[in-house]
Amino acid sequence: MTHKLQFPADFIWGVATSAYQIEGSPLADGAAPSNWHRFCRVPGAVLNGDTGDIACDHYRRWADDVKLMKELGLKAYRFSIAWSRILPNGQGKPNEKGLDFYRNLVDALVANDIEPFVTLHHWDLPIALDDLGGWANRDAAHWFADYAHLMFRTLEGRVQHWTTLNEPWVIMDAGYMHGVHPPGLRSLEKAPVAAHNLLRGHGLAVQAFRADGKGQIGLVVNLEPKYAASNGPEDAAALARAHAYMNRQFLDPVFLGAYPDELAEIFGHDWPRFPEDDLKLIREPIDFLGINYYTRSVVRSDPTAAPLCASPVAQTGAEHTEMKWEVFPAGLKSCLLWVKRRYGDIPLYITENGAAFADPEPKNGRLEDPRRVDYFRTHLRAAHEALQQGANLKGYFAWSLVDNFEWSCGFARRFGLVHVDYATQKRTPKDSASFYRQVIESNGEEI
Ligand SMILES: CO[C@H](O)c1c[n+]2c([nH]1)[C@H](O)[C@@H](O)[C@H](O)[C@H]2CO
Repeated sequence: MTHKLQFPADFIWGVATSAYQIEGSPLADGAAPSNWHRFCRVPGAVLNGDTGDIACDHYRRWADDVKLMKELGLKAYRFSIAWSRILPNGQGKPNEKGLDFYRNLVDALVANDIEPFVTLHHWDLPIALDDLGGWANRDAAHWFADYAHLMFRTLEGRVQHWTTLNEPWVIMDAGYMHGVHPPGLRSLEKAPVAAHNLLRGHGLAVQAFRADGKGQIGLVVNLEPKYAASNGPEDAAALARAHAYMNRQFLDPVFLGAYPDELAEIFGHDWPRFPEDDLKLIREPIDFLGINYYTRSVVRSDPTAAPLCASPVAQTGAEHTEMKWEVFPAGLKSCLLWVKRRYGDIPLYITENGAAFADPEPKNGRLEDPRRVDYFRTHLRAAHEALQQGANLKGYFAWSLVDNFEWSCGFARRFGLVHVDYATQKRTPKDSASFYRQVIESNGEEI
């Protein structure tokens, strides 16, 4: 049953991808290896030993992929730039062929009336910078700002929507706390330093943008609403720690100029004392916030799970995706309204929302994915409810355009609106792509 939902006339409908997950050709035309190019080669780091060496071959097939986006009726495309194509050493002399790739991609998008939304950094750091300590090195903020400034100048006038970082929390938590992403560290000492330098880099990039960028600039964060497993005080305290660690750790400094108090409790003596000037820099005002939403978590107190001492409680009766994430559309609405209540009326984009399900193989050029259609339907309804209740929501980007390299899960998880046969690189739009095209054409009426 469809609902007649009215989204704002200027609501932006798009899809999202990232460079390392779709491009392939990681060393082509002067590009240098990224940290993910190297991390994939660490035995056991990625399921089935998959790498982004080919991925969706987008680096070579980009023109056809733009045509595919046009056919799907997309109005915007969120993608990231591979820093190691632009500055193979991470800093210094730009690689013109790397710049040309993104100039051509952006020009093709604009020529097809598809608005480019550019993410400057979606986790793939040049290994030269990783070897200098990566985000744990205080200079990383300046390396990032210089790279950002180069991109602002290169794409000036062609790109109106920029975001600095994709999910700094994942870079910190997966890369420096739990070692499951590059640089593969488990360091209570380096994790908060890396998080802080990510935020400093964001602030310096925003300052560079204000100096001579045109358009709007924002930040993309992943938000996962936390629910207490019981009404008891221990679970309430565990919820507060988990919420501060994942949802407030980056937004409080950016919008409120201070870190949550819970972080000093979580990191203990490893929690650094940050200079006041740093927090002033991090608070450089931004024009919009991107929110990546996939699921929620229910948490309980767990003294054995240091340093957070909070553990998720499986919601066995609920529907889950192939990522073992609970399908929980209400969490999207609560995220959007929580941001407005806590941080004010900042324009918001849902910059990622989607699901991996065990799709069948395409048959006669078609692929039925009813569970993904339902996931999008229920989450778009939740987004609309948030809009009706005052969320300043400006757009929605489905994750993802195509099945792609899902980080440590390799190619074993498929999020795409479009199926990719990795042996032939054949693209087959799924039923969810047809559903989304109708949503876009009707501006949300056909949900
Ligand atoms: C922890 O979930 C995050 O919000 C999240 C989920 N996802 C992401 N972040 C990343 O931005 C994408 O690169 C992933 O491919 C995508 C799907 O896993």
